[in-house]
Amino acid sequence: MIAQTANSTASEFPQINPDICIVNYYTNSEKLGLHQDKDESESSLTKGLPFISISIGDTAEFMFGDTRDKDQATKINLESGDVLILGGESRLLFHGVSHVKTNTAPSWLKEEMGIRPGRINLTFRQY
Ligand SMILES: O=C(O)CCC(=O)C(=O)O
Ligand SMILES: [Fe+2]
Repeated sequence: MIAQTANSTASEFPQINPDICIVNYYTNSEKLGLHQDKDESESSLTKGLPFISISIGDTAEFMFGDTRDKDQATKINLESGDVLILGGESRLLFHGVSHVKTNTAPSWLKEEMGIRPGRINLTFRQY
């Protein structure tokens, strides 16, 4: 497992030219179980090409770890605007969303943009 700061990312992770964007929408009661993302090509996975995740809306409790055991997983909050990168040795970490926290989106998103309750997550990947 690797934890890196944003300014070391460019030198540690290979560059990607994303050709896939997966959009997930979660209501406040939805979750995503621990899984590995392995649908990209063998070459992409072997190189550890990162996927880049952007969160919008309500805060998620995001979990990750070396196994599918959610009790052992590390939990962090992903807030609106947060960017998470899983690449290199962490590309195949198990990860998922345990909880989407009600009414935690920035107020301007609701008031000015009219965003509905819940969370949107975009992941950019290279097949
Ligand atoms: O919603 C998230 O933060 C994770 C999404 C995810 O793991 C996926 O789309 O494979
Ligand atoms: Fe995933």
